[in-house]
Amino acid sequence: MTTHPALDDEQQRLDRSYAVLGDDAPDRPLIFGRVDDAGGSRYVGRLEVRDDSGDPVVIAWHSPEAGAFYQACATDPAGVTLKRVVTVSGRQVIAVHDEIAGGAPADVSPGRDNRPVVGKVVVAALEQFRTGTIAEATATLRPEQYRIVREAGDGVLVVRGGPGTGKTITALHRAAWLAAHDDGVRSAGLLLVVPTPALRSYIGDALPCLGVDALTADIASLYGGPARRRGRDTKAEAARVKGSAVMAMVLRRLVESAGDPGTPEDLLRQLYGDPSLLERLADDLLKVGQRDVLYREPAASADDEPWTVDDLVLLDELSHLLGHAPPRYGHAVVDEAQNLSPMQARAIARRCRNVTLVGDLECSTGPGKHDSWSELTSYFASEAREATLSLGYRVPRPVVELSRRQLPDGGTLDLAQSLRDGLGTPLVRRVDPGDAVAVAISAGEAAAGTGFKVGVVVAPARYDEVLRYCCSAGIKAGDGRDGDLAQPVTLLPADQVSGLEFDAVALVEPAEIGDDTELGRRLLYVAMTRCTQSLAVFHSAPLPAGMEHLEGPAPSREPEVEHRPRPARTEDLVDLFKLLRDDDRMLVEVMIRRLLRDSLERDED
Ligand SMILES: Nc1ncnc2c1ncn2[C@@H]1O[C@H](COP(=O)(O)OP(=O)(O)OP(=O)(O)O)[C@@H](O)[C@H]1O
Repeated sequence: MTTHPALDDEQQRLDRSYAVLGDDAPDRPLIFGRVDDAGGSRYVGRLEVRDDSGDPVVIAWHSPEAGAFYQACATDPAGVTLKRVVTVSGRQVIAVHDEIAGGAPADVSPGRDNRPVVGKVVVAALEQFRTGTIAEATATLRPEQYRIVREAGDGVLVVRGGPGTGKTITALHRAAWLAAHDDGVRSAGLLLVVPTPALRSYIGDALPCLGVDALTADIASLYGGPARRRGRDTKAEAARVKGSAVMAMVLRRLVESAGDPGTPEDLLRQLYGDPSLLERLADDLLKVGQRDVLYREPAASADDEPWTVDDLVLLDELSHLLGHAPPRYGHAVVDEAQNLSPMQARAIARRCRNVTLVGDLECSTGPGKHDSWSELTSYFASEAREATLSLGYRVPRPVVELSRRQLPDGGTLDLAQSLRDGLGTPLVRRVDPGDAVAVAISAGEAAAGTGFKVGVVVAPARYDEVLRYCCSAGIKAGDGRDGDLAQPVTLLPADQVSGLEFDAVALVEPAEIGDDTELGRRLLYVAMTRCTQSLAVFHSAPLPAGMEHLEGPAPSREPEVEHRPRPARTEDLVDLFKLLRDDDRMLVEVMIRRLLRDSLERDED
């Protein structure tokens, strides 16, 4: 039963829209917003609903009439007198939040410390626990995101922005927008490309929920031949060479020199397994060391080959050279595009002329870093335009501050633009040698007990050991490399975390991830910027550059506090706190910080 007059009004409209659709009504709420301006009052939802006389009851979010809902904001109402987000559960309106009422800012976040002012409903959306799949944001898209969503689909558009600035959210809505409005996409379809199975799983069914029927592929699954990804290059140099643009020429020569070429798999097996063939074909293109890293003894059959992502991309190029045209699409949206190798970019360019490349060069965790976007866009046929997002929706300010130390110039992520405080300063725990994994996972399980989704991130070289440890200790943690993000705790190697998001991230031995190289520092930066609430670091080795100031004392094996009298007064709580095991202490810290933050917010209200 609703009581607030606004709830009653909106409930009536919702009931009417259900009555119009009858049995055809979808399970998901039909209305999420309302906008009033000189043109009258309009209700916004995912689908258009018209009554028997053809009058709109609800307008679709991507219709031109919904533009005012997205273009207006508290700091620039642009003629809108009411911008309201309507929250519906089942078929019941349960809340309304007005970012603009009477043409002025209404239910907005406090603008203290020069923070960006946004509707409180955006902040509330960010405070929800993460679920393992990307949260919905159609009701709260911001004007700067909406502008990019609606950009024309022709040619190449680069959407850049620091970690957590809403690039993926914008990319998904852009895909949906193009599916509704772009003739090329309507006739030839849309391709969404992501770098890893983990990100594919995180994006889940976001596009179908936006009403889009698109192919979502990770890079490895673009190739349509029989080979499947079964291995990974342990040497970064091997992946770098396989992804480099000269391989296009090497493969062309390979096809031209083969009498009876056979399949792409046959050809690539020959190339990898015969150093003299590689020397003949690539003497002038690859140095001896680069040719050496490609060598691999052929497996018993093509099916047994440990094909890597970059091998599959080379097979795709060979397939094209052998005359097999890949499917064509009207538009491709590529997330985390900074990680595309030149050969991967060619594979996408073969499939469509019009692309949206979404990413952040500072987050490159692929084997090769592009120095500029133009280096990457040169693989596509058209001129590129660029758009930038800068409002930080994910990373809490203290984590932004710490993570920026990993980048030469502090990176593009702007502290002042971050919407979140999270749970405060990152926690740093020094543990006994060899204990970091166990302590991190047990702390992760404790935080998961409060409802958090937790990502435990380790150096790629340590990942298999961590999986074995969990298996032998009977710990139920998801294998993030395979895209299992459904468990409360997910394990991930640092080179597979791009694009993902957790409430809490536990970093294990950051010096092993950072490893003092430029790539290592970027891996660390990306791993740190995956959390929405808290970051915890577990280490026994010295902390890497950029974190060394957090170095604490070595752990003491003797908890002397055990011999103290039982604490009874408030100040003694600190002692009691010290008695807790590491993971319990984290749990209590998380809860205290949450209580403090909630009470601060109440005071502000
Ligand atoms: N307008 C919005 N309203 C509510 N939530 C939003 C909005 N835009 C982004 N978010 C949320 O902010 C978080 C970060 O968004 P997203 O993953 O799109 O960022 P990103 O720039 O792609 O990050 P990264 O590249 O670091 O992975 C997500 O939880 C997303 O749901």
